[in-house]
Amino acid sequence: MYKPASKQAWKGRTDAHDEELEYRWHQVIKFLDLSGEVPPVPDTKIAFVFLGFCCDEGVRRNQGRTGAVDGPASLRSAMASFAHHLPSKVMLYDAGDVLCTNQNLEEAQEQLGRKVAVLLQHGYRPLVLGGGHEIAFGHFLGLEQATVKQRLGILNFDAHFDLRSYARQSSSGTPFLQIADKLHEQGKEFVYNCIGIQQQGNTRILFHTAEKLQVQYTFAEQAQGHHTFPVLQEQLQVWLEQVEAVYLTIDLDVFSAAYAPGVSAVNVLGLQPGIVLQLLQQVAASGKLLSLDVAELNPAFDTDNRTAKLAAGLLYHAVSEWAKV
Ligand SMILES: N=CN[C@@H](CCC(=O)O)C(=O)O
Ligand SMILES: [Mn+2]
Ligand SMILES: [Mn+2]
Repeated sequence: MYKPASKQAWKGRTDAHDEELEYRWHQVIKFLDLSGEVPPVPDTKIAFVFLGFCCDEGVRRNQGRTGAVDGPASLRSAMASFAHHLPSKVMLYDAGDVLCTNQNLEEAQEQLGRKVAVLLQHGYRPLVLGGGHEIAFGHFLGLEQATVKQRLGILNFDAHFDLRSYARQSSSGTPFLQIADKLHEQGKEFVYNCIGIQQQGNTRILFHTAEKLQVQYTFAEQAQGHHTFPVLQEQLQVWLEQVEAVYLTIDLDVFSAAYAPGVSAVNVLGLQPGIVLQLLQQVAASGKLLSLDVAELNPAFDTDNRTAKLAAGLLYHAVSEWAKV
């Protein structure tokens, strides 16, 4: 259920072996084995850690196109050759992959939750690589332990609410209802903001559930074009002020198929990357970001690794901005 990181996963262009100014991410990444003791981050350091969630069992159960199980490998490969511009106090780690075996989604989610909780306890900043959007429930299981006394806000860039009923079974379409129910059982609030919603991609019952749970949402049409930036930034600022910690999750099907063909549910009328990038940077700069993930990368349907490179680019900018706070 867990595979430690391997240097083999980080192969990239090498310009120089001994000149730091020419280094790329594959030359600076360190490895963290989560099967044993995890060393705490020294006070002087900021440590980002990639953790893969090799799972598309939720997508399969949700009648989607499987393949997201290979998302983490494709993301590492897309990040490996990034030029290294981070200050020396910032460290990058790879902590390997949580695997879903024998279609045991629930066990994989619990395992992911345990790993995320350990990383947060020791001062790491998790960047979780999906995997189908069932990653969100596992990720939350780790986050809830770190936010017992905090008001957690969940920000989801997604064409879909993922608030389906899980009465029969959980899937990639159910994580946020699972989270809502879990928070409510503990007498806590479910503060959920979705940006990029497509009306034609969500049935009426999902809109009813969203209303009932007081979900804040923005339709994709309201986030198209540069003139929408100021309004969206203002709305996000107001939302950020209401929460104490943020879990940010990016479902790559929020983007137009021109940018993100490699997903299960392709979305022709989706967002352009620039708008998501700006909002992502705003969240990273807020000082409230606790953890983030990217979900639904399906390399089997990708073109020229376009979707992987988009997701990797978003991670690059998230790290750069988050490293400043
Ligand atoms: N992760 C969620 N996926 C969408 C899939 C929609 C579709 O396949 O069209 C959902 O359940 O709503
Ligand atoms: Mn989606
Ligand atoms: Mn989703």
